[in-house]
Amino acid sequence: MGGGRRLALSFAVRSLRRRSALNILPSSSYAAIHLMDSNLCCRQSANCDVAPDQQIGLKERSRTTWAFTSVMSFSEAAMTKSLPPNAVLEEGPTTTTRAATPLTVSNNNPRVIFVLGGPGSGKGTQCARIVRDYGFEHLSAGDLLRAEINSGSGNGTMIQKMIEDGNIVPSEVTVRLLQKAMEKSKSDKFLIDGFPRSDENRAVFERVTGIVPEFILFFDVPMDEMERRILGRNQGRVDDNIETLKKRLKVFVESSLPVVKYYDAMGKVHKVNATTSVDDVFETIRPLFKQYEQKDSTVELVQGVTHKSDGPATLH
Ligand SMILES: Nc1ncnc2c1ncn2[C@@H]1O[C@H](COP(=O)(O)OP(=O)(O)OP(=O)(O)O)[C@@H](O)[C@H]1O
Ligand SMILES: Nc1ccn([C@@H]2O[C@H](COP(=O)(O)O)[C@@H](O)[C@H]2O)c(=O)n1
Repeated sequence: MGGGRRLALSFAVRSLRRRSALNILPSSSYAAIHLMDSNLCCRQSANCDVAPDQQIGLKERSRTTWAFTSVMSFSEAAMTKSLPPNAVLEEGPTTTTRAATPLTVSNNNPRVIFVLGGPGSGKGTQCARIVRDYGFEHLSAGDLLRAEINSGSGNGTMIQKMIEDGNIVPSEVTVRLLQKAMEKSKSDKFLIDGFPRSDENRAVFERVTGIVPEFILFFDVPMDEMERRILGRNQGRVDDNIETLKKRLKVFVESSLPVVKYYDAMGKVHKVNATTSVDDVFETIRPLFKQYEQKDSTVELVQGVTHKSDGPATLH
């Protein structure tokens, strides 16, 4: 590598590292820092001229390493196993579990918030308000799957059966739909609703897109209230009946709650009591988005110079 390129690379790392230390860098960039840092480290062993003070500190390193390893460590075998024989990835030359294309969105650095909670916890209702007031793009995994059925896709019958049975559709199919929707969008900030529903959903999303969510909004509602809301929803959904609901609630407890726990251990979950009225729930989450909006505008102003950040918002 020539001196000029090496200098440019080390400057980019320093700039990203400074922003990361201030906690104002979108977390999806951490993997990038790590990769660049690894590059610098190898160069150092080959007498690179990067000074020791340009190396990422231990605390940051553990964070970047997490992003990097979680993106890279998912087992191909597990993915393959999860695909039913009739699942088809609709892009790429052959049926494959690999991502056909890397994620490309308008600014290449999308920020993602996952919105989780059991069936009927109010995810879709609150997402509509967040979109209205804070300009996110709402991507509901369930809506994308239903649209896929209606589009006459080759996977339609399989998806329909999974939804009727309250089961989780193979991750590659759902991640592909999310990825396509993000690629198509002009937005760079997304509320992804009803996803990830399982550890496998999460791992495939991270592996395919390389995106680490900013935070997770988790709507907490007791089972009996979720049941009351689903059975009273009246939107003609094939899965809003007591038999399918029982299965969905079981899947929620067994597969989806572990994902919430996973992110909670990383301090990324904002748990919201969603048993109050629609307006009250929204007033509870509003401060989180206000704070996020402020943080967001700070990021846009940053041009590699030192800025203050309030750090992540919390609702706990
Ligand atoms: N805070 C609330 N209080 C009472 N009813 C609510 C509240 N929030 C949403 N609802 C109602 O509960 C039903 C389910 O809400 P919503 O569709 O937003 O849930 P969801 O979490 O997106 O569900 P799913 O995961 O099944 O798509 C709807 O009929 C909605 O009007
Ligand atoms: N990540 C996901 C999300 C949804 N599904 C399937 O769709 C059904 C409906 O989802 P809603 O979020 O609209 O309630 C759900 O029960 C699953 O069958 C999925 O497989 N993976």
